Amino acid sequence: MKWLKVEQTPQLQGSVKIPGSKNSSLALLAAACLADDTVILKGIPNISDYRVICEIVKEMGVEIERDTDDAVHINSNKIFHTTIDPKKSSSFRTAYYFIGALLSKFGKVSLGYPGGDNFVSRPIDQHIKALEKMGAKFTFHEDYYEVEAEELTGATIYFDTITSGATINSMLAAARAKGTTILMNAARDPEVVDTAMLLNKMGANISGAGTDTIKITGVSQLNGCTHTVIPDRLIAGAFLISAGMTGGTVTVQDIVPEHLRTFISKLQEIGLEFMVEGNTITSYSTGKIRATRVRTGMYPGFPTDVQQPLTALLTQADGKSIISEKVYPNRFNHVQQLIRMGADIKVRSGVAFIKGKTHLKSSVVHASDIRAGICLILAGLAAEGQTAITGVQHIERGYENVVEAFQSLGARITLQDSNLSHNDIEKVGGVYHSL
Ligand SMILES: CC(=O)N[C@H]1[C@@H](OP(=O)(O)OP(=O)(O)OC[C@H]2O[C@@H](n3ccc(=O)[nH]c3=O)[C@H](O)[C@@H]2O)O[C@H](CO)[C@@H](O)[C@@H]1O
Ligand SMILES: C=C(OP(=O)(O)O)C(=O)O
Repeated sequence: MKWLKVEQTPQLQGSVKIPGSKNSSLALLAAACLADDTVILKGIPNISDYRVICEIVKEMGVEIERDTDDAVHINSNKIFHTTIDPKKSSSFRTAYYFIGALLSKFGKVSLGYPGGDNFVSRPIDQHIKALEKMGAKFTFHEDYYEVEAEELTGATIYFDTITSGATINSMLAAARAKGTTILMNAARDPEVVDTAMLLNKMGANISGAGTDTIKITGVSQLNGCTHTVIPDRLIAGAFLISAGMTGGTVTVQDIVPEHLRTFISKLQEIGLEFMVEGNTITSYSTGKIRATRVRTGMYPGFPTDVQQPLTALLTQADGKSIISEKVYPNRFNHVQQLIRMGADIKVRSGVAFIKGKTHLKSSVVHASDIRAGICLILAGLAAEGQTAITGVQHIERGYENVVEAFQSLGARITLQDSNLSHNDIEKVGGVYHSL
């Protein structure tokens, strides 16, 4: 069992290059399967979700390979079946994008239920509603489900809730459907825009991505092209918070500052200072962390995926902070672990009440999902002594080379490739809580 050893490190200093966005990459890899020839995607991170997708598409007959310049070439010309191994498709969240990507061409897709970070129940009713409106039929079995459509036809779809996943899936399905599809109350996330940009480069006819109404006029053919995935705004956010957490100065490179506008504004209220220059942002600790109130929301709201690192930071704020988690009201798995480290946090009805400033101390803690993991790394950097973090496989779903990136900022963090020994446990206080 791999684990992370994190030691208290004041003042992280330096600069990190931000990789391509996981969430966008997962959509782009599926979108590429809509083309009739090779799509080249640049900047796709080599994370575990990517590797599972490679296995899935290869089994269907897709040729996929990473070249020496790290670009991923995808050719879907020879797909000979669309039955996806349920175990593999359930090991990450977005296998459902293969419904949108494959249904118009092949008429049938079979796959396992969505996995990924199951911090709360994550319904897919809006995906089903949208695809059914376009003519798809769903049949649900115990471990997998099948979706069939003789022909997908354009439809006007109103989403009952703003969802990036269902917006993307519907765009994929509509790209080669017959007629025009209008998506209303659509998500405006940069990942939605990135997917629309790739599809348009392939020859699709999509307008309005980035607003709440998207129009897609189906086309009969989509072609190959080259596209670079947008940078990961969520990883960038976590690194920018690390400056505040450790009293340091951290620069993130190769990002789109516009994607982080809400984030920067909120963090400025909390006491961090920022300098934006071209495609870099530098975050400076001022030595002050002010308590605040935050509500997460769909883009351009404060991202739910940065709520966890922010929670770690607010344990160090002077006074009481309140975080209302509006996207996934029960997404607080990290809180119990922070409490183990000495944080004073109470959660009630989707709201976390954080009393600061608390002295964090070493402990054995468990990362149950990607962002909980990054939250615990940040807490470990501020905690007295040595923190052991298990659940590394969850962190690896979202962050490529996370350890090396933190090390390059001076962080004392190492990946341990062995079981936690009694000696290690003693070093973090001698108690190995049941995880
Ligand atoms: C791979 C990926 O891109 N993951 C991101 C994506 O997940 P994902 O695409 O799954 O999240 P959605 O944007 O769909 O979810 C937003 C909200 O809509 C609700 N909902 C969603 C679909 C549906 O059919 N019915 C429904 O009620 C969800 O419960 C949630 O409250 O956006 C989330 C919200 O920004 C992020 O936390 C995830 O990191
Ligand atoms: C929830 C997340 O991912 P996924 O939707 O892939 O589970 C995340 O990236 O924080």
